Amino acid sequence: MLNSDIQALADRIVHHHSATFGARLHHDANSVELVPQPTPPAQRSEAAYLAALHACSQLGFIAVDAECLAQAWQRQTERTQQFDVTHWPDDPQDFGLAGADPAQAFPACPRQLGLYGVLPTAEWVGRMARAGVPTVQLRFKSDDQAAIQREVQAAVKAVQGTGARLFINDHWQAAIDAGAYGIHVGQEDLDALEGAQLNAIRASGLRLGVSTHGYAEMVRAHAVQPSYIALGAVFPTTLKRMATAPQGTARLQAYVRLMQQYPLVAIGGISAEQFPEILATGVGSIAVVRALVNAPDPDAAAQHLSAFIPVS
Ligand SMILES: Cc1ncc(COP(=O)(O)OP(=O)(O)O)c(N)n1
Ligand SMILES: Cc1ncsc1CCOP(=O)(O)O
Ligand SMILES: [Mg+2]
Repeated sequence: MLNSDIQALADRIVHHHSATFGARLHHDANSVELVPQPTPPAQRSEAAYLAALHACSQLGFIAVDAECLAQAWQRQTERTQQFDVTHWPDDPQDFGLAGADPAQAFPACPRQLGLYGVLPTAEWVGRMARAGVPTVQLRFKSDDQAAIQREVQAAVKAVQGTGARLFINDHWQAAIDAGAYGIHVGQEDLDALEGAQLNAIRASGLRLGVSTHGYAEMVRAHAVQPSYIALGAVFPTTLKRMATAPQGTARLQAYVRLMQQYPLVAIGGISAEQFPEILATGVGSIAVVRALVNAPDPDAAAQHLSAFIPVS
C-alpha cells in the first residue's frame, strides 16, 4: 500500500505522461493497447523510486522495465536534486549506461543502416541485395547443421558485388566461418552464449546486433556493447510470437533518446505507410520481413522502401 504522498507523486507522473505512454497506441490497422501492470515488489524505499515504480506500472511497463525506470528516476532525482515529474528519464548515466570499456565493444557499424531486409533464404538475400536493399539478414530457421552451413555460405556469396551488408541470424559460428558482415542474436541467444563464445565472436571482427524489447533488455544488451541495437516489436507482427506487447512509436521515441550512443534498428509490423513516423523517431534503420517478402512485386518494394531511408 502506497502512502498518500507517494500515491500523489505517482498520480502526477501518470497524469503528465499518460498521453504519451498510457493511452491507446495508435495505428488504425495495428491498434495496440498497453494495459496497466501490477506494481512489482519495491527494492528500495525512496519516494521518487516508489512513485515512479507505481506510475510506470500504471503506464503499462512490465515489471522489469518499471523497475529499471524507477531506478533511473531515483538517480535522476539525486543527480539534479529535484524530483521533476515532467522529465521522463532519458540520460544514459541514470540507467548505468555510461562509462563502458571501449576495448570490449564490438566493431562499429554505420548509424544509418538504411532499409534492413530480414529474409528466410539465401535466394531472398541475393534477390533483395541486387534490388538495392543496403542491409540484409539471413533468418534461416533450421536445426540441420549441414543445411545451415550451405545456406549461410550461399547468402555470403549472394551479396558479393552488391554492396549489401549481410547479417546472419542465430548461426554465429557458421557466420564466422563463411565471413559474413555480422551476426544478429536475440536476448535468449545472448544469454545462452558462454563468455568464450562471445569472445570468439568479438575476436572474429564480425559486427553484432542484439534484439531488445524494452528498458531492461537495452541495459542488458549494453553490457556487451553490440554494434547495433534492434528495438521492437514496434507494431504487432504475425511472424514471431513476442513475449511482450508491441511497443508503439511513443516508447520507440523514448528508447531512441536514451540509446543515442548506438546505431538503432526498428522492427516489427512496419509497413510502408508507417515509415515516416518511424523515421521521425530518429532510428537509422527499419527492418522488415513481410513488407518485402509478401509484396506483390518484391523488387519494386525493395527500391521504393530503400529510397525512404538514408544510408551511411
Ligand atoms: C534486426 C532484427 N531485429 C530483431 C530480430 C529478432 O531476433 P531474435 O530475437 O533472435 O528472434 P528470431 O529472429 O531469431 O526469431 C531479428 N531477427 N532481426
Ligand atoms: C523477426 C522479428 N523480430 C521481431 S519482429 C520480427 C518479425 C518482423 O516481421 P514483419 O516486418 O513482417 O512484421
Ligand atoms: Mg534469433
